[in-house]
Amino acid sequence: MGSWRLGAFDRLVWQRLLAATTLGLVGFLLNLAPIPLFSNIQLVLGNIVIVICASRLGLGWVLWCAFLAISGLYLAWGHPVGYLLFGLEALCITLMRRRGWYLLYADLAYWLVLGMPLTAWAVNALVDLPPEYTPFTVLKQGFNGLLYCSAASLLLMLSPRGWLRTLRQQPILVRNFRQKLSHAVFALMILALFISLLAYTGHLMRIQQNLLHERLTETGERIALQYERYFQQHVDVVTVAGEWLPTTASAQRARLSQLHARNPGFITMLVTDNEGDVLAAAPGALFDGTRKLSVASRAYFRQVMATGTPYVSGVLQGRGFGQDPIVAISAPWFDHQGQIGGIIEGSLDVKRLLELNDINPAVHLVVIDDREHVVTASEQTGFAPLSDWRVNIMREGSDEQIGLLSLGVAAAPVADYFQHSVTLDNDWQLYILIPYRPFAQRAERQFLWGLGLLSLALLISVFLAQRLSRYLTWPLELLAKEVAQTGDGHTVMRALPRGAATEILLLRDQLAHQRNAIMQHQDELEGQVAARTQELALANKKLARLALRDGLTGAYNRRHFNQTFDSARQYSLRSHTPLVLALLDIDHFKAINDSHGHLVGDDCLKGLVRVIGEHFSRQNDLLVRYGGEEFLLLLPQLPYASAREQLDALRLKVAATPLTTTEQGLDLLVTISIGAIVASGHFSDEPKDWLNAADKLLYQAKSEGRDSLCIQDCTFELSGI
Ligand SMILES: Nc1nc2c(ncn2[C@@H]2O[C@H](COP(=O)(O)OP(=O)(O)OP(=O)(O)O)[C@@H](O)[C@H]2O)c(=O)[nH]1
Repeated sequence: MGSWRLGAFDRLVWQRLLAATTLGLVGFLLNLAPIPLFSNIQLVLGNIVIVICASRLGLGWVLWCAFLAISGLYLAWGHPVGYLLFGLEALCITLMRRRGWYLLYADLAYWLVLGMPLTAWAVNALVDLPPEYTPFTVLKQGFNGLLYCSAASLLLMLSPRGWLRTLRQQPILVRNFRQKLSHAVFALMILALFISLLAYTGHLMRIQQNLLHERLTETGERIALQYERYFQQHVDVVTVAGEWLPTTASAQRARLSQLHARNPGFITMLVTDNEGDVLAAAPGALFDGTRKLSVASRAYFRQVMATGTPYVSGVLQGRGFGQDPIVAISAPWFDHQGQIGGIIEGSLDVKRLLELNDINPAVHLVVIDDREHVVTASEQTGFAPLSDWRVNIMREGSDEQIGLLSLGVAAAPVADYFQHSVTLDNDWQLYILIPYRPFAQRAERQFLWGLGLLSLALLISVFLAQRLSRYLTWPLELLAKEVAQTGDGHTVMRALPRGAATEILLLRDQLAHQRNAIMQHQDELEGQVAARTQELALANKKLARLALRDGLTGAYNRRHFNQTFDSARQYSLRSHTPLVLALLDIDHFKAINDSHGHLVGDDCLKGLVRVIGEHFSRQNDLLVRYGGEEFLLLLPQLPYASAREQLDALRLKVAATPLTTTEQGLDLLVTISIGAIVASGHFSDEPKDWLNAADKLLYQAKSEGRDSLCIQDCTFELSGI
């Protein structure tokens, strides 16, 4: 028996382990890929399994299931904050469910009291997110919790009855209709409204992103074209100038000044000989020709001298005439023999690139050269020319999607940008950047408005559910009260409120009908019971009479005498009056029976009783049939003289009265013998003493020849004592 119990216990543990693990693994897989909303905001759905587990199993299993499911999030997010947030959620809702809370309400309470403040703390302390993301992330997390909780609640409502019943460790929730309806509507509305909100916000996001994408692409192409033209134009200027440059120094200075004045994009310009020594420079003030200045080591000199073709450098810091970041454009010039006489170089001001276009100030530009050095960048990006282009590309742009990057520059006030890059002809990259934050803020605003409306719709729905349930339950409660009052004297059922559902009105009519039928039936039953009771009372009365009277003559029987004798004696004692006890016997009755038959004998006995009854008719006179034809008279308050007189008169009366008629129709006359004592109550409290005394006197009367009275006054003897 013990081992069987252990076996059953083990099986249950294994089944619970299996259920919690399976649910946990499903949650793990779902959580590996949280649904992206926008930016780094994601929708977590795998935690649905934690709620399902908490509805059935105990704390240990739920925490195990939660651990598995949250591990999926850990892998997806790369930080362990989920263990804290959702682990605590699992703990709280399991404990509250055990205390009889609906899971959804428990979850709502958790997020309001603990979950959202904890999220706010975690976002700031543990996760590398800008602080402006906090309120939105916190709210989103709270509603996310409610979303998977309501999804789980609805799944549980729709699950087959008795699902996971054998494993159940949580109590069954007993609720009234109003509570059940409100809960179901609450769960349904959260799910429906939240999904609509997500779909709607997602749709708006996509539209906005598409517009943005078009804008970025179009702006990129336009600006790239401008830049390429700008560069080409300056390369052409330098190249053509090289081809047509005069060979004398003074003419070169004049031409250079002229070129510089016409092309303000060049900060400086210079002309060198084929040794790299500067011959002329513009502006003229920079170089008067008195000192020797060589650029022989510069790439823009050496490249041109080596190839004989124009050259465009990467971005570099000016050294000769200034410290500005520049792009050096150089080309050869030729002497009269057609030999390379040196180079002409223009230092292009890269800052002017930004002034070329009239684009929206919200759009920022960055140009990087082929060595990933920043050529020029909008001030807001925080990148200085010549700095390294170090960014975190969060998402590469494609035809469908806008790229996202995060600037790794501490000075940048805005970290994240939508980005679009175009490769220029010279292999440089032009980055068009639009700050991400305003866009996200707009999305957040839309989302928050949606959440506000959702909350309002939720409140209205729950209120409506309450009203709806009241519409059904209130008349039912009234009806139940009415039915309960049946039997308290209420015979008519009161009308229900006019707005009650027709089904309930029908039910009320049926109940009223049934109740009337029952009451009618009850009346009938009560009538029948009353009749039966009356009959029973009569029968009892008859029985009582039969129990005390002789069946043949109707005179009292011995039992009655035994019951009443003492009270007659007591009365005699109290009232100091005499009590007479007389025994009467029909003379030769056997002979009557023998001669006329027993029926005539019976009639004779009845006739005798009738005559005696008429003679002693006082209320307290008692006639008892004492034996076969022997009768007893108990006569209270009768003094000796009267007793003697009346008994003797009886004797004479019997003798003179025909008691019955014979078969031949002749009157039957009989005589009686009487033995009687007259005594007070003191005579004896034993009836047999009285009877013996009377019997002796009867015997004496018989002995004296019958038809006689022997009476003895015992009152004197006793009073003498
Ligand atoms: N018909 C009829 N006879 C009864 C009834 N009870 C007793 N008897 C008869 O009454 C008779 C009594 O007879 P006995 O006691 O010998 O006395 P007796 O014949 O009256 O003679 P004495 O008393 O000596 O005058 C018996 O024959 C009984 O059968 C009864 O209820 N009906």
